[in-house]
Amino acid sequence: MFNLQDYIRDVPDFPKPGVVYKDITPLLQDPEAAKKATEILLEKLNGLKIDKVVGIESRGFFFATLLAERLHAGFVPIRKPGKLPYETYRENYSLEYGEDVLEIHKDAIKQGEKVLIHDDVLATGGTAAAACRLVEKMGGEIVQCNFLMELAFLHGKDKLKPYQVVSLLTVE
Ligand SMILES: O=P(O)(O)OC[C@H]1O[C@H](OP(=O)(O)OP(=O)(O)O)[C@H](O)[C@@H]1O
Ligand SMILES: Nc1ncnc2[nH]cnc12
Repeated sequence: MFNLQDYIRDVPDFPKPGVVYKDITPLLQDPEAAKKATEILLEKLNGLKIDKVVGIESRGFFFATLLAERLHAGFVPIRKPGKLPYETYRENYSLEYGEDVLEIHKDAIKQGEKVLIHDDVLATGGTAAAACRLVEKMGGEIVQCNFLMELAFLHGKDKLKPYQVVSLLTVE
């Protein structure tokens, strides 16, 4: 039976002492496991229509692109500052190990488009909440936020209260 946990490696004290980093590269190396994780994320969308899948740099890009292709939806990158070449909207946010800014291209989401937000890990929720603010600023409708894994002890779901949140694995 497929168990996502078997494909996630814990790396203690990365990138800072005290943080147990959840490394998804073992999952990415195994095409059957990556396919299974994609299938389960798709099942949990229950056939909801999606126009754009928004992936958050950088680890969110891997499964966001797989999901977009399967959903016949567009893929939209949300990136760290200074990486996107065209005009952008920006949002500040904080995460488990620091502070940063996220950007999205101004023409990436059209008014009323149905959006799936995807990232690998939901930790404090700062990143995903900032992504949601960007999408809503542009008139997008957030249908679901999905993650491979949620670090429940950091209560990220609290920052995503108005949205449907799906995680394949919950770490207590
Ligand atoms: O819920 P939060 O506390 O906001 O943290 C979650 C975010 O942290 C990680 O990204 P990171 O900023 O480390 O960047 P990376 O994906 O480029 O490694 C992860 O991929 C999420 O995007
Ligand atoms: N512990 C963690 N492991 C991997 N990604 C993260 N993003 C925020 N916290 C993380």
